[in-house]
Amino acid sequence: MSEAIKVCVRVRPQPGSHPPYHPQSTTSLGAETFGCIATLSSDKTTLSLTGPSVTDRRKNRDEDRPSQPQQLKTYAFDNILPPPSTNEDLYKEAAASVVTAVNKYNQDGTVFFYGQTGAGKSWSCFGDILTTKDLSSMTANDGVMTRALRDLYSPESQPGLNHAVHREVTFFEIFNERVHDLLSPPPPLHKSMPSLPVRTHPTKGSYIEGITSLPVADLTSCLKLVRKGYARRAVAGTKMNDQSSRSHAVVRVKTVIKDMEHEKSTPIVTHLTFVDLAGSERQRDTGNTGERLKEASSINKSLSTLGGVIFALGVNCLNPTETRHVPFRDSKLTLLLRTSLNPANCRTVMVMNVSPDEQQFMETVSTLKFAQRVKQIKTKDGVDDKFKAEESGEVDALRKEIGRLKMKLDGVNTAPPAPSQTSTATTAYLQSTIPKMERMEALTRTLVPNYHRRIMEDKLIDRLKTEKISRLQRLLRAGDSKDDDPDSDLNVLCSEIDSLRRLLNEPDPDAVMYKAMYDDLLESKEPLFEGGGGDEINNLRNLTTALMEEKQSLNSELEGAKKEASEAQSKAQDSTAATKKLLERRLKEAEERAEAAEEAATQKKEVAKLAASLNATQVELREKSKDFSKMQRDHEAEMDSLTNELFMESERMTEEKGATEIEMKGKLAAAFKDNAILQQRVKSLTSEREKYEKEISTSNSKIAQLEGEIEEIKASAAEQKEQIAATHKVRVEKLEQDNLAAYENSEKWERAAEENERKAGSLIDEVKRLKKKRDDDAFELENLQEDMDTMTENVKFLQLQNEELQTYNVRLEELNNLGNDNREDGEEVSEVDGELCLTEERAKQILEEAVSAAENDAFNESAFLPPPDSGEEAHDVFNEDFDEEDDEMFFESQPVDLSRDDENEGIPTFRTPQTTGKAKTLGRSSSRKALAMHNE
Ligand SMILES: Nc1ncnc2c1ncn2[C@@H]1O[C@H](COP(=O)(O)OP(=O)(O)OP(=O)(O)O)[C@@H](O)[C@H]1O
Repeated sequence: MSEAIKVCVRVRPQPGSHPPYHPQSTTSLGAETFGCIATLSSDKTTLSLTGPSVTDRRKNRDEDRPSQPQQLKTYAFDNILPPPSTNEDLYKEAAASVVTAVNKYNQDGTVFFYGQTGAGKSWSCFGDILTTKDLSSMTANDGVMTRALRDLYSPESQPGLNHAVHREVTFFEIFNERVHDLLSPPPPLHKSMPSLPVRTHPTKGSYIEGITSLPVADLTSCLKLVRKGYARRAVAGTKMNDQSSRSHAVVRVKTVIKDMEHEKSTPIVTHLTFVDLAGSERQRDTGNTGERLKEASSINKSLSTLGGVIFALGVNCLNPTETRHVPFRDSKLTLLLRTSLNPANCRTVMVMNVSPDEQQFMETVSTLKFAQRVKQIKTKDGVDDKFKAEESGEVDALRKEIGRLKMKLDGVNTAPPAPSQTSTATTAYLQSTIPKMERMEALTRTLVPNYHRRIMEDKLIDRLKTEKISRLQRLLRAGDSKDDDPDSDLNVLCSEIDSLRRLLNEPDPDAVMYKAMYDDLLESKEPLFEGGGGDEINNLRNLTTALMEEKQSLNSELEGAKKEASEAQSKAQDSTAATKKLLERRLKEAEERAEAAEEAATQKKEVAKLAASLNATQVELREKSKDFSKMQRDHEAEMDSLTNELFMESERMTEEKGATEIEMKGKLAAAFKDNAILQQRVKSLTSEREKYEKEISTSNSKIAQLEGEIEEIKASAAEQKEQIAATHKVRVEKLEQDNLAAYENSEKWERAAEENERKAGSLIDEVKRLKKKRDDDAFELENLQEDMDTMTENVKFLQLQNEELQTYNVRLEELNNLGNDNREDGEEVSEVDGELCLTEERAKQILEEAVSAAENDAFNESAFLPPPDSGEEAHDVFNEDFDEEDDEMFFESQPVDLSRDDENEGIPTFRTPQTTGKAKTLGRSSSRKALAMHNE
C-alpha cells in the first residue's frame, strides 16, 4: 500500500455573510450548493463547480479566462468541509491523524494551508490566537495548529516515565524570498529584519543557519511564543483582505525523546510543521500597486514553484518509469519543505481553502486543480529509500519506516474500509477487469457441473470395470478346466478384458479438454489463489466463491459507477442545456457582429474617401517636407554650433562638478561624523533609557514590595489596634478601680493638699526672703564689678610702671658699670659723674621688697572681705529634704530652672564669691608706696 498526501478542501462562508451558513439551494441530485460550489456525495468527498452565473461571467470577462466555462467539473478529495464547518471539524477530519502519526508512530507531520487570498488559510491555521487571553484553555475558534499543539502536549501523548522529552519551537516567514526569524529579538528601530541564509547538508538536508530555536516545556509557553511570532508576521491590507499575509509562515515544533533506561540508544526526533502559505492573488482583483505589487509577484512566483514541484512529483508518481526533475531548489519555500512533500518521510495534509464567491470562480478552479495534482503524489515502494536516507539519516529513516508500517498494520486491523475508489484511474481499472471477470465466471459456471458429472461418471466406470474384471477373473479360474475353443466364451471375455483395459488406460477426450481448461483457468487465476495447484475441486470451489464475492462487489461497484455515470449524464445534460444556451447567446452575439460588420462596410467607404483626401494631403506634405528638409539642414548647422557651445559649457561644468564633488565629499564626511556622533548619542540614550527602564522596573518591584509591606503593616496595625483596644479596655477597668481607690483616698489627699498649701506658703515667704537676698547680692556684685574694673585699671597702671622699671633697670645697669670702677666692695652707693648713686644690688633689693610688701597687703586685705555665707544659705534652702508627697505635689508640677533668674523670680542665684578684685584694689596702695620708695 503506498502513502499519499491527504487533501482536504475547506469552503469558507460567503464573505460578508453571517452564521448560520445554510446552503443556497439543492440540485436535482441532492447536492447542496454554496455560491459556485456544490458538494455532491453524501460522504462529502466529491465536489463540483457549478460555475458563475452568466451575469457574473460577463462581469468578469477578460482575456485569460477560458472560452468554455469550467462548470460542472467534478473533483474527489479525502474530505470536503462546506460551510458552516468549524476549526474543530477541520482538525478532526484533516489534521488529527498527523498528530497521531507524530505522537504514536514517531513520524514527521506537516499541515499545509493553501488557497487564494482571503480564503481563510490563516483563520484555519491560527484561529484567533492573537486575541485569545487565556491560552491554557481551549476556545471555540482555536485554529488547527493550536489544537494540534494541545494534542501534542496532552498527558496521554507523552512517552513513559523512563523517557526524557525535550521540545523546541522555531517560527520563520519567507517574505520576498527572504527568510525572517520571527522569534529572534526585534531589530533596532528603522532597520529591516535580517534575512537568514538557507544551507543544505548532505545528511541533514536543508536548514536555516542561525535560526532561533527556543525550548518549550509546556503548551502555554509554546503558544505564547507562536503568538509573539505571529504578531510580527508581515501583513498588509489589500482590496481582498484587510489583514492579508504577505509571507509564507512556518511553525515547527521539534520533539526529541530519549530512552533513559538505555543510555546508548539513539534519541527519537520528530517534527510537527504548520505552513500558512501566502495567498495567490490576481493583480486586477487586489488592485495592488508599488510595494504590494512587488510582494504579490514574489508570492505568486514562489507559489508557482511549489506548483511546479507538485506537478513533477505527481508525474513521477503516476508513471514509474518517469524521472522528471523536481525543481525543489527554485525557491526557498520548496527547498526548506522538501521533506514535507514526500509522503514516505512525512504524514502530510494539505488544507485547500476556497471561497464559494462566484467572483472568485477562476481562483477556486485553479486551487482545485492544484489540489488534484497534490493527490497524485504517492510513494513508490523502494523508490524513496535513497531519498529517505539522504534526508534524515539511516537510523531515523528506518525508525520512521517502522512507524509507517505500524500505522499501516493498525489501519488494516482497525481502520474502517477506505473510501470507495472513485478516482478515474481506479474506475478505469475496475471497468477493464469486469469483462475478464465475467468471462471467468461463465467458464466456471459451465466447468464446475461438467466436472462434477464427469467425476461421477469416472467413478461409475471405474466401479463397473472393477466388477467386470473380477467377474471375468472368476470365470477365468472356473474355465481353466474347459476346452480351448477360440470362439468360446473365454476368448470373448478375454478380448472384452483387453478392450476394457485399453479403455482404462486411454485418456478420456472430455477429461483432456476439461483438464486443459482447468489448467488455463489455473493459469489465469493465479493471482487469486495463493500457491495454486492442490486439490482441483477445492480450488475450483474456492475460485467460484471468490469469483462470486468479487462479482458481487464488482456489481455493487458497477452499480455505484452506473449511478455516478447517470448522475454525470444528467449533469452532462444540464451542461448541454447550458452549452445550448451559451451557443444561442453566441449566435445572438454573431448576429450582432454581422450587423456590426455591415456598419463596418459603410464605415469602410467613408474610410476610402478619407484615404483619398489623405493622399492629397500626403502630396502637400511631401512638398512641405522638402521645405522642412532645408530647414532641418539649417537647424543641423545651428545645432552643430550649439553642440560646440554645449561641449565647452560641459567642460566648464565638469570642472565645476569636480570642485563641487570635493566640497560635497567634505560635507559628506562631516555629515558622517555628525551621524556617528548622533548614533553614539542614540546609543547612549538607548542605554540610558534601558537603565531608566531597569530602574523603573526595580522601583516598580520595590513599590510592589513596599505595598506588600504596607499591607503587612496594615494587617499588623489592625492586629495591634485590636490588642490596644483590649489593653485599653483592661486599663480602663483598672483605672476605674483606681479611681474608686482614689476617691476613697480623696480625704487623705485633701489633708495632704492643705499641708502642702501651708508648706507652699512658707516656701513662698522663704522665696521672697531669698529674692531680697539676691537683690542685695546683686548690689554687692555690682560693687565688686566696679572694684574689678578699678583693679583692671591698676593692673594696666602696674604694667606701665613695670615698663618704667625696666627703663630704670637699664639706667641702673649703666650706673653700675660706671660705679664699678670707683666704689669699694660692700658699698650701697657709688659716685657717678660727681653724684652719689645706689648700687644695682641695692636698687633691686629695694624693688623686690616693695613688690612683696604690696602682695602681702593684697593678701591681708582680702581677709577682711565679708564671708560668702548668703549663697550657702540659699543652697541649704533648696537642698532641704521635702516630704515625698510635698515634692511630688510642688516640683513635679512646676519644675524650677535655677540658672535663669527672670523665669524663677524670687529664687536666689548661686555665684562664686568674687574677692580677688577687691584684694588687688587694696594692694594697689602698698605697691604705690613701694614705687614711691623706689623712686626716692
Ligand atoms: N471559515 C471561516 N469562518 C469565519 N470567518 C472566516 C473563515 N475563513 C476566513 N474567515 C475570515 O475571513 C477573513 C480572511 O481570512 P484569512 O486572513 O484567514 O485569509 P487568508 O487566506 O489567510 O488570506 P491571505 O492569504 O490574504 O492572508 C478573516 O477576517 C477571517 O476571520
